[in-house]
Amino acid sequence: MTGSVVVHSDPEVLAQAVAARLITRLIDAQAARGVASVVLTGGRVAAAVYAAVRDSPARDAIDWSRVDVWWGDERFLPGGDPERNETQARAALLDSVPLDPARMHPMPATDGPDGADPEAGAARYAELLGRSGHPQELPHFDVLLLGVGEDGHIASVFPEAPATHDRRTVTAVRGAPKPPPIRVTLTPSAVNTAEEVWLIAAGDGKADAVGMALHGAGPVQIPAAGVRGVNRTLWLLDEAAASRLEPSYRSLLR
Ligand SMILES: O=C1O[C@H](COP(=O)(O)O)[C@@H](O)[C@H](O)[C@H]1O
Repeated sequence: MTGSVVVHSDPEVLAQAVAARLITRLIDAQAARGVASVVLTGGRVAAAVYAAVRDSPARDAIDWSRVDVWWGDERFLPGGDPERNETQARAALLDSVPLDPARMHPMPATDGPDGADPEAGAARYAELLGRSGHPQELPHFDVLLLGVGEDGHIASVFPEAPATHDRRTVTAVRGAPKPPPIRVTLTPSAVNTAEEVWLIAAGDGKADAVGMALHGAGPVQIPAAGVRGVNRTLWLLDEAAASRLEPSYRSLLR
């Protein structure tokens, strides 16, 4: 097993606990570095976490004007489409806090400068991420959030897909098994540059993927299995998502 596992009783407690953890992480990063940087994910559990941050009085302890916001993946759709991860994060949290628009870095949309060309959009995002002309040199990510798909995907890196072994930082995805088929995603090598990576999963539908990832599956078969934060890899689960873990994990219930 690599990483730590924390199990919460149900999805609501999980969302509240992850929100509390995220607020603290951003406060600590700002205390240490002056700024904080977060990479957002999409999906149901992420939306619940963002809403819990929004509704927490402690959110005002973060200086939102000094938070850099990036995305780990995006569904390649027009800006404002309700299925875009950006749209969902804005509705749940980002539109409710005083972020600096210059520090918000959404992934490309089909009505952006590259139109409906996801490869060009991915290259543009890689350029935005890359610093000083070094495309492989990424910004410091204090915390990178990931949902976990029923099939073990993370971001838009799906099992057996070319993105599982793409050496670039950002890549286009075509033919994703989950709609929409066209996406843009950080690759596993980019994900693994984050100081902390938190994998968040709720519900019985995620139990097989979580069990396989933590019990020896390979990263091509189960992309979640290949995730490693530089300093910390944290699995934040509800009881249902943790239900296929070996009995020794049961003691981790919080
Ligand atoms: O399509 C996506 O799905 C995953 C997981 O979403 P969930 O609703 O099953 O929690 C998400 O992490 C990813 O960012 C998103 O694009």
